[in-house]
Amino acid sequence: MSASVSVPALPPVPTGLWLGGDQVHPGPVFGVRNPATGDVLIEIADATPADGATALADAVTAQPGWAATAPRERAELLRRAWELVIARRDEFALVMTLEMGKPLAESRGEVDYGGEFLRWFAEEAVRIGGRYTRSPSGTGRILVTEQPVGPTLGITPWNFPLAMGTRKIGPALAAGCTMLIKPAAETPLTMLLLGQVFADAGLPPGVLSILPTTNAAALTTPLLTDPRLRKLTFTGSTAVGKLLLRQAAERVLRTSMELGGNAPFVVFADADVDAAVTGALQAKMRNTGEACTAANRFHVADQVRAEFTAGLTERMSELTVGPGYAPDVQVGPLITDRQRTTVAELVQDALDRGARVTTGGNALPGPGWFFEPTVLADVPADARILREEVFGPVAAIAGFSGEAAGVAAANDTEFGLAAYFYTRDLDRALRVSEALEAGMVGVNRGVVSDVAAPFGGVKESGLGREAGTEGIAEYLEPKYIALP
Ligand SMILES: O=CCCC(=O)O
Repeated sequence: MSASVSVPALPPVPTGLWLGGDQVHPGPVFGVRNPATGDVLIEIADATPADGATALADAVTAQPGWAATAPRERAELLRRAWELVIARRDEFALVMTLEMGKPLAESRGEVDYGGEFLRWFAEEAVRIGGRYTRSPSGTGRILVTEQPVGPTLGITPWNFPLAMGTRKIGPALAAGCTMLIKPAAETPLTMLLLGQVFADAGLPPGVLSILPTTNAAALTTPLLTDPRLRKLTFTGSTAVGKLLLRQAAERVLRTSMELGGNAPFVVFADADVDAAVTGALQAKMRNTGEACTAANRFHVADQVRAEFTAGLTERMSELTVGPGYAPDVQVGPLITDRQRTTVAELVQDALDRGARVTTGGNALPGPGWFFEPTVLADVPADARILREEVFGPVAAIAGFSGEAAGVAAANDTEFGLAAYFYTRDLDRALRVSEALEAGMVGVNRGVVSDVAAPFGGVKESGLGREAGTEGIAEYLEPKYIALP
């Protein structure tokens, strides 16, 4: 644990809702906490169902005008927003570290990553296509045009407070959709600051509303039953995603769902073990393990298991834990005490079933919600940690023998977001990439996320794709016009 440091002052952030292009401070407020101390950082407006209704009415009013703007105009606005985010990198990063806990270097990385979705979709806004062709019989012509879906509700998680928002706002605005955003109650400040950026960039009133709330269901349920809302895009747990899908089904609402993961990290017998250890550290410890793409379980060929376990144990035990704003910290606190308890329970369950700790294993005492970087070896197949999303700094290692067994172990889950594997054999790399049941596969690398690549999962990890050239299609409806 790093030596204690004083908490830096929170940069000025908007504390009201963004409604109608302005800051609005209605009645109730709630406190946003610093997970490194547990203390309240600031109190902000708590959106009510009435605020949701106002935001939707604003979005509906603004929709035709926004859809009719020239694509170049939308592109330039998004580009200006990107420039403003980058110009304010340090401010965004400190706000993010204070409300979410991640080390400052990672927050700066997220500002660049999250900002990039605005630049990318600025570039996509002017490339929305269509087609014109003859029908096979030659009797008619087919004209296909892409139109914005319409007012959209985006629900974003706490783990990447900027990037998970911009990955939705960028394509929605580029496509010509208006949007309501409900950020996570744990980390609303980064999104409120982004609202300021869009106001400064000149976004017309009503195109984007930002509604932090402590009562998500009260806010979103009436919105999801309102026929004027045309789409829901959600990033969060599979359990909540299923509830929202049930609500959305009532109105056959268009949905994009980025849900939970249980990413396998497979090390084959022919892997470069040093490289695999480095990749494992990235895949596990990015964002303190609180990423849906995080490697959740390590399946390692018996021939290299001892070497891999020793290497990962050494690297994990060298990491510095502490408040994200302290110098040289590599691992921040977990988001809440509840999350830390869940991690501790998964570790205990694995130990009870016969796993052993090679480093870490415990919650750290003192203020804040810290957990030691932990490696568990010899984790048995029935341990909960191999089945449930950990969202914490714990690497669980299990063995296997033979390629087929490695692939079977990797696919033995209801999730299918990311998967990683290490091998030096090109044929195996292609075979295994095709056999893995995941939306994203990292081959000999521990990070897959890329603004230009389609992000999303199969099985219970979700529906649709964000980012890449695929991302904007989620906000467009093809319309077929039949001509003689
Ligand atoms: O936690 C989910 C998203 C992480 C990412 O975009 O890399």
